[in-house]
Amino acid sequence: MKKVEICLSPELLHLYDHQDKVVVIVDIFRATSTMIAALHSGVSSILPVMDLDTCRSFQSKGYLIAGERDGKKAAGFEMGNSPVAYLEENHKGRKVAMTTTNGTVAIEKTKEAASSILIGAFVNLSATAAEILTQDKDVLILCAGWKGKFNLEDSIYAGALASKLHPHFLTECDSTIAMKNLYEGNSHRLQLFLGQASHAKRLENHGIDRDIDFCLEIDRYDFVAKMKGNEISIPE
Ligand SMILES: O=C(O)[C@H](CS(=O)(=O)O)OP(=O)(O)O
Repeated sequence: MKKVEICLSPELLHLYDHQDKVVVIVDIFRATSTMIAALHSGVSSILPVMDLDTCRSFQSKGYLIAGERDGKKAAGFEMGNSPVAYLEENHKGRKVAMTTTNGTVAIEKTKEAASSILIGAFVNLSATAAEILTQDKDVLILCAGWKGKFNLEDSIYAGALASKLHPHFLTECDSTIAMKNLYEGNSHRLQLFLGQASHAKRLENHGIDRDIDFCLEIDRYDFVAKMKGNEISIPE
């Protein structure tokens, strides 16, 4: 039987073999939630980029540039890291180059070796689980965390996904057992539970409560987002 492992921070990634696995990358607040919102709004693809300068250079190649650092839109960028902004503006058909504090870095770290990369978010949780169930591959869920540290929201999402994949996959890795239990014990009060998360509190100071609510909505969408080459899109 195939297995699901959870890596709780990109800093721990070297301890996991991610070759030939389905890797699900999650950054609930807010990069991966924003990617799903952008794709839903009609953006054709998203190119994750490590640094602001590289990202900025894609503007002359026709990309919409999205840059965020420490929760704020970076100077000179057209978009920051707000999912709600994509729902409110029309960027249909545009390609986006995106760089964020944690999420896009996590994607960059895994993109060479994984068999496939899916973008995880609560807003498309069940669709991602259904896609994984069609594949005969081990799964590694990589939590983007916050500047290398563990965070609650990415970890509990990982537990939610493991819970959906059980019993079709082995969930015997200790971090998977822990996060699956954490999710199952708190799924009835997820918003309240994650309201305590340091990341949610930090972002509240930026006055983006609507983003937080969006990121915690489960199964708003029924599509998956997948890496194809260097870009993320909705598979045909
Ligand atoms: O913009 C965000 O929500 C965060 C900012 S910070 O890490 O909390 O400063 O970036 P992300 O890459 O989406 O975690």
